[in-house]
Amino acid sequence: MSVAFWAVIPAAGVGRRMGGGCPKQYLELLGRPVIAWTLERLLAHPRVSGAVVALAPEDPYWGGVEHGAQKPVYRADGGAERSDSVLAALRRLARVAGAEDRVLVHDAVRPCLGAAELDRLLAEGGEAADGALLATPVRDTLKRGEAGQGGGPAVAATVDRSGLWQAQTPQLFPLGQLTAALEEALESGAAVTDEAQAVERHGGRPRLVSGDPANLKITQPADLALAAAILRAQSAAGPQGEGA
Ligand SMILES: Nc1ccn([C@@H]2O[C@H](COP(=O)(O)OP(=O)(O)OP(=O)(O)O)[C@@H](O)[C@H]2O)c(=O)n1
Ligand SMILES: C[C@](O)(CO)[C@H](O)COP(=O)(O)O
Repeated sequence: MSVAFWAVIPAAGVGRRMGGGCPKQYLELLGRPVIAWTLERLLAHPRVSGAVVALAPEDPYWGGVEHGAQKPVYRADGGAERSDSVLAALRRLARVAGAEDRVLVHDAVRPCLGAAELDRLLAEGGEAADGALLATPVRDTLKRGEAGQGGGPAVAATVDRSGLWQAQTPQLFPLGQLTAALEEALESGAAVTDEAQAVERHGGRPRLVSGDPANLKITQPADLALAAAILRAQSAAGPQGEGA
């Protein structure tokens, strides 16, 4: 039986590390809100049927977003933590999708997702029993810091980076599996920083699918200009999304 793929976009954060007058998913990026780029990149894929966005309950910005989507975009009320927002979106999606349908959980603030990387994730992870996620091998030497003389951080140790990956999103799982895993994690009070961690708690081993460092998460002010440069470079290299 063929399964459908749905995007789940946590977009209920406040963007403390970014600062600014509005949550960073609504900051202007090359003339459009960040979230509009993200939604477009996901919905441009022919196998993606639609999306659920998890928004802050009092979000005053979403209504003004011209995302131009030609596929269904549903909304859910986000929660205090990212994982709460994701679970709320999964429960909303369950009203229109089946447990075996696949969900692509993708941060609203990762607008530079490349079509090639999304294709690769679907191809390599679409049938993976424990799901899959885009990730990149750690390329820099890692240091563990601690308070140093004079107050600033100082090196406590160098961390062996062999076998270490930086997790990105989308993270791809069967809807029923991820919903159950997140419900269990949140009911047990476990803090999970990404969807894969909830599945790992039950012994699951999600596939690591090679990603692109350009798929950055807009977190701090400098990331916005970097994202703009990446979008420009992607546009010059060829179509990535419908609006390209
Ligand atoms: N309660 C939350 C917290 C975060 N997110 C979303 O999860 C994604 C990644 O989270 P992050 O980069 O941490 O965003 P913020 O929580 O807004 O940033 P900060 O931690 O700086 O406040 C973002 O799209 C954000 O909107 C969410 O839906 N619900
Ligand atoms: C899900 C994620 O983007 C994977 O790297 C990351 O864990 C989100 O972390 P944040 O602190 O919620 O931004």
